[in-house]
Amino acid sequence: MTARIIDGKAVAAGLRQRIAARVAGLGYRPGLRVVRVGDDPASGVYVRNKDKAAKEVGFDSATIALPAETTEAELLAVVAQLNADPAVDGILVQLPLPPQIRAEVVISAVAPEKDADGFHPLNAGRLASGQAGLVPCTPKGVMHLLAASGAVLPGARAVVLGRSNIVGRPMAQLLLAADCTVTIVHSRTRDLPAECRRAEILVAAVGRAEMVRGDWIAEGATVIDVGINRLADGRLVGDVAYAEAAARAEAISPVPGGVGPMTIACLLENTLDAAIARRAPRGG
Ligand SMILES: Nc1nc(=O)c2c([nH]1)NC[C@@H]1CN(c3ccc(C(=O)N[C@@H](CCC(=O)O)C(=O)O)cc3)C=[N+]21
Ligand SMILES: [Mg+2]
Repeated sequence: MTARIIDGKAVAAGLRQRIAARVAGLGYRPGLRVVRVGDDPASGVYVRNKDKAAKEVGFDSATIALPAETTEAELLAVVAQLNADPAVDGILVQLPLPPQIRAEVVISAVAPEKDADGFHPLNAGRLASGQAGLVPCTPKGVMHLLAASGAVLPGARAVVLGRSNIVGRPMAQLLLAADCTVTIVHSRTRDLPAECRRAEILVAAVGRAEMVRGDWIAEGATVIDVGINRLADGRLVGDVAYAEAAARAEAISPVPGGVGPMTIACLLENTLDAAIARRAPRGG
């Protein structure tokens, strides 16, 4: 038997369509600004796809490209300008940043109500304490994929492989909020394969090409592959050895065409939610 494919391209297209319909009823164009410093190749595809998707749903979208030598103070000045601009609803500063810039300082400088990435410590704290806020796009996209796949979350044993602030930690918070029994495993975990084999839902987010082998997967599991790894031969692969895993899983998301397109759709969703919250505050 081979696993059902969880088609992120299709789920993302549906989400973008619903976003476009909501935007059409607003009477203004939500504003999204992506700030890019230097020329990290991993960010290039993403910035292009995002700008195209944002324009297609009716956003006012632009990328601000700064030179690699930009200082932290210069970047903070750009962020302050975007924070103050009433036409801007969502701000995303592309990571990674060059070594002279401290990412955590820049992330904390983005106005929390415009934090389309959901990386600001205030939004991370809200998520961890069960309050409404802007949620990181990739884990949010994974939750949409799990819903689309029909996975039953309450009581399910979910294992998150990876503990980054961008994916692993917020992913675990969202699964916990959905009443899963959540385990986070990482590079120092003893017997990773055995821990992963306990998962009914496995989310792999370590950034290591095809690290998760077929025998790490429980028969009948749902597997979501967050990894986007470019191999020397140019191939794009996930953190999961796809063919091996698909032989044991009940459902699996591929790379490409899985979580990647969902991340972009959720960036649009966050920006739209931010626009509505900021421009029409409750009681105002
Ligand atoms: N502040 C910030 N927020 C981010 O969310 C962020 C970032 N910085 N820096 C770079 C990474 C990378 N990232 C991707 C998102 C979608 C695809 C994507 O759409 N991938 C497609 C196609 C990829 C391809 O064909 O190369 C897919 O997986 O099917 C890829 C990469 C977001 N990132
Ligand atoms: Mg840095």
